[in-house]
Amino acid sequence: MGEVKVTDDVWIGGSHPCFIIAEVGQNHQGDIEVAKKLIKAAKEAGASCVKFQKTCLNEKFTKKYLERPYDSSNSWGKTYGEHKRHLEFSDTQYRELFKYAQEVGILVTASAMDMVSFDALLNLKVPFIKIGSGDSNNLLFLKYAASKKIPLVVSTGMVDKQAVKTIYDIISAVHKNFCLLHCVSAYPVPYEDCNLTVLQDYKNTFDVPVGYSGQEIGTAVALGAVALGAKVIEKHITLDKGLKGTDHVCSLTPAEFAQLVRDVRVIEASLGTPIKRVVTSEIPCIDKLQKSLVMGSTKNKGEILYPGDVKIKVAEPKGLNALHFDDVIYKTLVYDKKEDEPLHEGDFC
Ligand SMILES: CC(=O)N[C@H](C=O)[C@@H](O)[C@H](O)[C@H](O)COP(=O)(O)O
Ligand SMILES: C=C(OP(=O)(O)O)C(=O)O
Repeated sequence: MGEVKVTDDVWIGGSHPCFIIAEVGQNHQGDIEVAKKLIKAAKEAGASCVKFQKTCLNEKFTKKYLERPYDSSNSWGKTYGEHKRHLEFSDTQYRELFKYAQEVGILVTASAMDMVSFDALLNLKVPFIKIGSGDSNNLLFLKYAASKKIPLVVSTGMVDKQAVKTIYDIISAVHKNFCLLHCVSAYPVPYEDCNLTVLQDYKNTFDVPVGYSGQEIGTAVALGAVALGAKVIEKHITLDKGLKGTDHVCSLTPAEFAQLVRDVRVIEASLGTPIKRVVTSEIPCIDKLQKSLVMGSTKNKGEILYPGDVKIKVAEPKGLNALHFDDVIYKTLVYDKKEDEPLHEGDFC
């Protein structure tokens, strides 16, 4: 599966803990103070990293697209350009936010929504760069990103498996310090469209850690992803799901995010080994409730134990494990035995 080195201390993949990204995206409403609150909330929730989206508008969009009216309850302006400008932080503001994240003690980065933003993030010395699904068909950008050798987390919404293979081939031709996230780009994603089992296919196909970027409501699907082997989970975080903005509806509140982190850790701890064996914690229940072989009736030394003569009960003291039933019947008793008395090895031959 491979591992990705994010910092000297933080790795993704292998047996490392699932890397949980709190995606602020544009849920900061264009307000740096809200952004700081979200950074703090992500830290307090136990996220591994907090993430923004960095866009150079003229690089990502055509002029005409920016002039397009954005007539929506989620809009921050009359045109899409006005809307996006309201939500975009300057490099100076990014510096302030990243400094704040450092003070708070959480890794911080952003998605580079275009090459100019990618370079800006390199200058900001982020530990890794996210490439969102908007660029899953942007092979030129992916080649550029790979050439810079910084660790990458790449989302794969809006494309099919063939394109994901192309993404993998492009980046892995340069390095393997990247993860691929299964993603479905709908806000929110209907559960039937999450197709989580794609993760199993990614795991079997690609020699890099795989993960899941979830835009569905709630935490259950992300937890399922962890059970299926996701080594990265990304979910949007918001201070209030009722706020204006496209992504709030599929985001988690800080309390929900904290619960997600706790539950991910529980699932990781519980995945354990595929080898089915009796574990130490079961011993008290074995002592208390596991069934033994006991006499079904009183019989004497020299008599044969027929099937009806041996019963399976919870006994005190314990007898032979009931799994040995077939080893006992048709054997001859060596001692006299009363009804309900446990049978032990050596009681028959
Ligand atoms: C595909 C992609 O980029 N998706 C991002 C990540 O999930 C989203 O946060 C979008 O930026 C957001 O939904 C856009 O909303 P609006 O168009 O209202 O600014
Ligand atoms: C679009 C993004 O992410 P995803 O495709 O994982 O939702 C992003 O990180 O900006």
